[in-house]
Amino acid sequence: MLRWLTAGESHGPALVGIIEGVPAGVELSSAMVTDALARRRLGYGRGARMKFEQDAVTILGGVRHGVTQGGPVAIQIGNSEWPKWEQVMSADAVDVGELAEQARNAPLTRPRPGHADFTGMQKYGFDEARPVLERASARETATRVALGAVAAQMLAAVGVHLVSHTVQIAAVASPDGAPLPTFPDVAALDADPLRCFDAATSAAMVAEVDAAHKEGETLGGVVEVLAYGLPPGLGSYVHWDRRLDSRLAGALMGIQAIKGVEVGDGFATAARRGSAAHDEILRDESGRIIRTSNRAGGIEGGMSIGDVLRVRAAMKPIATVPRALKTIDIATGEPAKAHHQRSDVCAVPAAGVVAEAMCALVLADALVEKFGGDSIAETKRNMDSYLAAIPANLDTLGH
Ligand SMILES: Cc1cc2nc3c(=O)[nH]c(=O)nc-3n(C[C@H](O)[C@H](O)[C@H](O)COP(=O)(O)O)c2cc1C
Ligand SMILES: C=C(O[C@@H]1CC(C(=O)O)=C[C@@H](OP(=O)(O)O)[C@H]1O)C(=O)O
Repeated sequence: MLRWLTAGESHGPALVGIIEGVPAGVELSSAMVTDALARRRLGYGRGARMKFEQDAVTILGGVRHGVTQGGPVAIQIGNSEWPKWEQVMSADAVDVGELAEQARNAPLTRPRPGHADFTGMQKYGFDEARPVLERASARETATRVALGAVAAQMLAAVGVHLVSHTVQIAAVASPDGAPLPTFPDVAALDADPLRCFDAATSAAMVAEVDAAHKEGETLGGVVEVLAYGLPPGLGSYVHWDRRLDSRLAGALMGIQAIKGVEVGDGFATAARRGSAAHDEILRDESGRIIRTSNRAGGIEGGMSIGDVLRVRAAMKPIATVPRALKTIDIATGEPAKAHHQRSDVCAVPAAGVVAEAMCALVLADALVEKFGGDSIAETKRNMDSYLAAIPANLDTLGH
């Protein structure tokens, strides 16, 4: 079983993540984690902060000479902006310095509709939103991407590879029904401003972000995660919380601003008749058992079926709208405009990278649950012997 936790505030000194249950022998370096974090910073429409802030990665435990050792892996992501925030966010001294004084004199009492501000203040007994937004902020997703990089390395060691891309920004969507690439060109995807496969759609998305920016608006959209090379049988139908689709949905819904999740053709399937909804099972020319389509998105009965896994997540528009929304100033009780300093216009491509990391964590967990292994070589051996034993084609079924 994989267990993992994150800690840290948006403007704190660092974020920290720990993942436990990683087998020994997985290749991992700070450079790999840094690369994964750099991809989260990509995407047209992000705010000023993404440009000046650096993610300073330090692996604090669990790795020696570029290889995991079987113990918990601890990763720190230092915030290069910390010196500017030290007085405001210091863990020890609450009342030192001019900046701390300024922050105290300008409390965030005009909660933003759509963010965690107001209910967070009510729930935790704060008289302003600063402590709420510090932890609610999607800055925390940097840690998930760092831990997701560990999971992705585990999966890569057994031949499983993930990729994420943007399929919709506001109402601008990729054309439906385009065939899935055998394995996408990830470098080309990273080079696209929206991390979208389709150049024409990407250009229309850029125009949409520009228009929203000009009008003081923010946007949401839809991302898709694909996983290639999964064996059949990860997850299980025997209990609701062991279903792979349930675990993926929970992990994706746990990302800030994600409001909908779809597995395979998802909601479109509900409008189809049964004969047009499922993936028929046939024998190809070489005798292998194959599916004629992948409408199910690679999962049946809560288990991976050995086909490409395909899940989507819908992100709502950013809550910090420059054309600020109506709220109540909690200090005075009077109507006001919600606080706004700077924000992303659109963070959908970044959310895709986070979604990919969350899927990697769920799949790596399901992998070690099924195949065990104290070393990744043992995990792989167990997986290979399982694959050799199961009826994967008609010959082994005895036909
Ligand atoms: C990658 C990413 C970047 C985000 N950037 C912002 C932002 O700049 N401003 C903002 O108000 N919300 C941003 N959000 C969304 C908020 O974190 C989120 O709406 C808030 O925590 C409330 O949670 P909820 O939307 O799930 O209800 C971002 C989300 C993600 C995934
Ligand atoms: C810092 C990140 O995203 C932040 C997520 C976020 C929010 O409210 O979720 C608000 C913004 O922070 P700030 O208000 O300080 O500009 C984003 O920049 C990041 O993704 O690394």
